[in-house]
Amino acid sequence: MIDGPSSLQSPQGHHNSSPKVRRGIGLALCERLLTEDDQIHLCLACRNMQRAKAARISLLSLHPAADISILQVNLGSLKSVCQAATEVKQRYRQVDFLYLNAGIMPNPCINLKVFLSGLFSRKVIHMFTTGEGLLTQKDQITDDGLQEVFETNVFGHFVLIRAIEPLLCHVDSPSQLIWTSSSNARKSAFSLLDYQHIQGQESYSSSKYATDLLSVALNRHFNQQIRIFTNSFTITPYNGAEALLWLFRQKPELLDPLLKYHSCTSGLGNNYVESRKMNLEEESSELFYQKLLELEKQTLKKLSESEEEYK
Ligand SMILES: NC(=O)C1=CN([C@@H]2O[C@H](COP(=O)(O)OP(=O)(O)OC[C@H]3O[C@@H](n4cnc5c(N)ncnc54)[C@H](OP(=O)(O)O)[C@@H]3O)[C@@H](O)[C@H]2O)C=CC1
Ligand SMILES: CC(C)CCC[C@@H](C)[C@H]1CC[C@H]2C3=C(CC[C@]12C)[C@@]1(C)CCC(=O)C[C@@H]1CC3
Repeated sequence: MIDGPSSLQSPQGHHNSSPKVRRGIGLALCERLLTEDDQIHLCLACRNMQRAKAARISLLSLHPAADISILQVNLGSLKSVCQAATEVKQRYRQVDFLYLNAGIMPNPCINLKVFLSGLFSRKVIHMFTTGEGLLTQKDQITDDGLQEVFETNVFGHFVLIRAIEPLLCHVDSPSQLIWTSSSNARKSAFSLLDYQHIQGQESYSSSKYATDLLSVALNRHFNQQIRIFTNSFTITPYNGAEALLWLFRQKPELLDPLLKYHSCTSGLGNNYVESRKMNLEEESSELFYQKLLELEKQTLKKLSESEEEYK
């Protein structure tokens, strides 16, 4: 999912006659961005239009003069991502901030053994802030033939970024791309040989590590115009949006592309942002980037061939 001023934001799902507003980090971020600057134009990119409208109405109830539009995108479908990119290019000349916030963790299960041994170890705080090794997920295959967690959390965003690249790379006023990773990103859950995580049960950790790797490669390829941030476990969506809002206020050229920016909350309930170095090698990030370019080529070719067949 994507969000931000002069750009895009978070989706809501499910077919429901009176959709409720989903109060995730994306919506909390929009509220906080509008409180910071109500002159921005927000475009909410959502997979379900009913829920997108509900989110828009909720934001307008707090900021009646705000300029908010909506756009449909399902990151788990390449066709939808390409259509959304075309629509964005028709509507806008430039995107100043692109927040890539959508992410899924389907069917999570707690590994009780890891939980109990973690509880009585020195790593207990680490376990509660990162959930490392604690959760497994059951993934499935999308209509594009890809792993759903990988396509939604990583590849859909990647294809979208590349498709709207001309709107992001302006020499005189560079854009900021802020991609939500997680403290749950784990090097050992990711493999370049199985980057979709077909074989494992920690697709979420793998996808978030993939996000970290890609942020570094994208930053290099897009001439230092990409920055990444990550959340830790968030007690409330408002807290989870802390680093996202903080990045909105920063000068991108002063940020280090090898750092992740975590939303944190102190014991007294104060929110703050902490930067931590990512556990990765630039060589792997480049190799992964090249693999995704290849996958993009193959999957988009397949998509256009299947569309030709229907004509
Ligand atoms: N909550 C937490 O503790 C943490 C969250 N994060 C990350 O923060 C981000 C936001 O999390 P949070 O707000 O908690 O999660 P939510 O589940 O509340 O929000 C996730 C959003 O992603 C959207 N989404 C899911 N699948 C798709 C899709 N195929 N296409 C388009 N949009 C989609 C959802 O839309 P819909 O309503 O249609 O399902 C939803 O709006 C995620 O990337 C998550 O991984 C990171 C660290 C901690
Ligand atoms: C068995 C219960 C009494 C306690 C279980 C606690 C766990 C459910 C949570 C502890 C750390 C949490 C955590 C996440 C999910 C819930 C926990 C595992 C995330 C993985 C959620 C998504 C993220 O991106 C990072 C979070 C890290 C911490």
